Amino acid sequence: MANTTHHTIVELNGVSKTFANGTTALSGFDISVQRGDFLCLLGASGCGKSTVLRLLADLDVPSSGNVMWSDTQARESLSMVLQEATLLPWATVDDNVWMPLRIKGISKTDAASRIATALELVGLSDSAALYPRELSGGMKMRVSLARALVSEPSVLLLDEPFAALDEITRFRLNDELLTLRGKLDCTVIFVTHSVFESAYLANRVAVMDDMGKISEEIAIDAPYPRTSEFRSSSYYTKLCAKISAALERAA
Ligand SMILES: Nc1ncnc2c1ncn2[C@@H]1O[C@H](COP(=O)(O)OP(=O)(O)OP(=O)(O)O)[C@@H](O)[C@H]1O
Repeated sequence: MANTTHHTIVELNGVSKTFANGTTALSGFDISVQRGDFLCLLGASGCGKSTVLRLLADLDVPSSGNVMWSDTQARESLSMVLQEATLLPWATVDDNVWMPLRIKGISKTDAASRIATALELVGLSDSAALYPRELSGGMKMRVSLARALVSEPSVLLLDEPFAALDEITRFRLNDELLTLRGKLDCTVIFVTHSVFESAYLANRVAVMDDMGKISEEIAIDAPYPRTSEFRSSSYYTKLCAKISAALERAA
């Protein structure tokens, strides 16, 4: 689903972030996110990708510049998925998924249908009573996704969610994420190191340099849903080469 509405939901303008120890993570970072975007932030380790997500999620504040939400509903309806699934080991799958609603004071009975829907979306309806130790890495990440989806977010921030998984599982979860995003109609901001993953998922790839800003942005003009045919197309191959070259220039 390519973005056609050009409705800006959030802009980062001239954002810099320097931590107390003097490390500068971002400097002159600008981006405008449109409703319906699948934006991939791509860059070398330490270039500031996670810092961008933390600023968007209000987990940190910029040292200078602005994070301007023009869509306050989107800001209030934001979920984040981290690289580690970070599940509570003593809680079952459905209790883990319930957690964001529980924090809001919603009882498990009242949350039941939303928990069931989230688990169904990630294909884990039959695993609701299992504990994290009984799950594979891919299943744990699905639970983490379900936990993010249970609040029905309109913006989903994902910080290298599949980096620790084997390639086949990663491909499968990439496909599932695109399907979910089609069903939920949410805006996705996805951090990755992987050129191949960004080219497969995104409608926009923003390449970050080591100075903590965007050096190039590449638009991907391929319709959703994307399939293994897209992955083996010459367009995809050329796209990966283009993004790789941009990443090399950024370094
Ligand atoms: N709380 C903090 N205090 C000090 N320095 C920090 C803090 N958080 C991040 N940094 C530093 O800021 C820089 C950017 O970190 P960030 O985690 O945003 O990078 P990243 O691109 O997401 O890295 P990776 O791909 O390895 O996860 C790094 O040099 C990091 O060490």
